[in-house]
Amino acid sequence: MARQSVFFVSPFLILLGDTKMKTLNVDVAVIGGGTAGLGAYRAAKAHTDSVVMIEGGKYGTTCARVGCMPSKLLIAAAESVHQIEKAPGFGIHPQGEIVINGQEVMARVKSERDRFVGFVLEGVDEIPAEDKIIGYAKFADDHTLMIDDHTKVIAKRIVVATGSRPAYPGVWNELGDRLIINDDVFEWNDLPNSVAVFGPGVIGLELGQALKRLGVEVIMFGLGGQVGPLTDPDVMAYAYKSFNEEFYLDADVQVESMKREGDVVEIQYIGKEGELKKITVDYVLATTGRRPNVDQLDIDNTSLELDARGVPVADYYTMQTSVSSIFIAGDASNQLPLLHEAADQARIAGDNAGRYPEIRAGLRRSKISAVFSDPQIAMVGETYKELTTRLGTCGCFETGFVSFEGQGRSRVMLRNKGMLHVYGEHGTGRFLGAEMIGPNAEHLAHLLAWAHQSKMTVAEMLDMPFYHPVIEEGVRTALRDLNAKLHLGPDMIKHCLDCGPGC
Ligand SMILES: Cc1cc2nc3c(=O)[nH]c(=O)nc-3n(C[C@H](O)[C@H](O)[C@H](O)COP(=O)(O)OP(=O)(O)OC[C@H]3O[C@@H](n4cnc5c(N)ncnc54)[C@H](O)[C@@H]3O)c2cc1C
Ligand SMILES: NC(=O)c1ccc[n+]([C@@H]2O[C@H](COP(=O)([O-])OP(=O)(O)OC[C@H]3O[C@@H](n4cnc5c(N)ncnc54)[C@H](O)[C@@H]3O)[C@@H](O)[C@H]2O)c1
Repeated sequence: MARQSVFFVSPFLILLGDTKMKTLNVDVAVIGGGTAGLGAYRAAKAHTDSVVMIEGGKYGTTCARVGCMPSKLLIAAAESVHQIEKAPGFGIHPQGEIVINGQEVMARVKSERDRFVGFVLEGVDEIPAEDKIIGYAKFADDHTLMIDDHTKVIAKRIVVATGSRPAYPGVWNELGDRLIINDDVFEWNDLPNSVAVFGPGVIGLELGQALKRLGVEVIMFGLGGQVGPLTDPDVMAYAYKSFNEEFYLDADVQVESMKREGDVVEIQYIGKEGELKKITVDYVLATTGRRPNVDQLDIDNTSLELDARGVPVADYYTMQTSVSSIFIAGDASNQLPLLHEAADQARIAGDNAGRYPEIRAGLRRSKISAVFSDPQIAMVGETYKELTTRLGTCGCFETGFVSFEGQGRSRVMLRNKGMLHVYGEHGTGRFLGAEMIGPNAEHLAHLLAWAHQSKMTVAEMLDMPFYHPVIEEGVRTALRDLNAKLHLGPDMIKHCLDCGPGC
């Protein structure tokens, strides 16, 4: 990827030291050249030509390089193995052993990943060279950025779009190259034999399950019982049970010791029956969360107000921080660390940095998230936790339910695992949100998110067309159940037509 355009700085100037540092005066400086940085740069450029984008690492974005895209490529390979393994359930018996060629799997992941990264790099190439600065930015004050030791940027407005990075206990570094994070997985040339995944969150479930299906021995450990991003206890319990059918998952493990022994890691932990267990694995994969990249920006040199995690406090609709000329976008904001959110926040932050001081509230869409596990997990609108926090125990909302175990089309396809909870408001009948684990959850979540953003009532959603036989009929069952519980529709009948097979 030797396509990065480099901002030219004469070595002679550097040798002469600080006094010869290049100084640039600009209207807008964007820190970070990832999804949010690129979006903010473009949005600001619509208002002024005087915009620079500062990138300290590699161009190509986290999403394309080590995030969304390579993880989905690995999952796609795993899904193809799973399809073959499931075939006997239909009376189809593939002959011979399934051979998983780890080198070929990783070669495809990397070559397709490089293709996606290439598209991003083409976009970066189109940005004029004088608008791009290579180097790590740090704040000197509210308007001044020092880029490494070569450039001082004095900016009327600044957008912080520095992304996030994996966060894990520092003591794990003692494992050396046996400790890996998601970035490392996509550098593998072959698949390992065994991995202990710490953190059954979004990344842990996606990568851990994919590796398991690709023939890697996987064991997964969590803390505090959390599985995925779910907050509804019933849906989370289902997810826990479901993933445990495929690999050992203890979402609240007690690890007694973890140490490197030659080229493997030895882990002693307390098993679910209270017994001491010992395993050795090739790698420990740390997927224990991500932290916003705002701690190395010398933010103390600014007058920015920070939250408890040290992240600049920002308005949800304008992305403006407590310093009116500084905006923030993407994972750095710690609001919703998802790709589409990074893009939306970037548009808002860049537009406002460009048009400043006349700032505008931007569109924040209904919340939607999906985990590309199998079954998939998805969440829409307000989470169960947010609803119970906001509404307490006033009995102001109800939960509609469907199980995908008996749902017609899901069963036809042998994908009848999962459940959906939909939440609705008493009195108004408004659809508030949903949490689910189940087949095609990514698609069901989109339907529900569109309804949520349209502020539809449950009754209005039930007026929409539903084809037959489709998994979406399960959504209708959950909505009917919800409508009945809200006393806005008839009681559910047992074994309703669209719930079961043969409907
Ligand atoms: C394994 C994985 C899978 C994911 N899958 C999905 C998914 O399926 N769907 C989804 O919606 N989201 C997914 N995400 C999340 C998504 O990738 C992020 O939300 C998104 O990439 C954030 O974009 P960003 O612009 O904020 O950060 P980045 O793209 O990381 O950009 C930040 C940039 O800032 C640069 N930078 C940092 N500090 C400085 C500095 N001081 N000076 C100059 N430059 C600096 C960095 O080098 C980096 O290039 C996934 C993430 C991971 C890790
Ligand atoms: N499909 C997607 O949209 C997608 C995919 C991947 C990542 N992402 C984004 O990336 C973010 C980060 O993902 P993530 O999976 O790293 O974080 P996460 O917050 O989703 O999960 C971290 C998990 O690690 C556990 N944990 C924390 N410390 C631990 C420890 N010491 N030992 C064992 N477990 C521990 C937590 O309890 C939690 O379950 C996500 O919040 C998401 O926004 C999105």
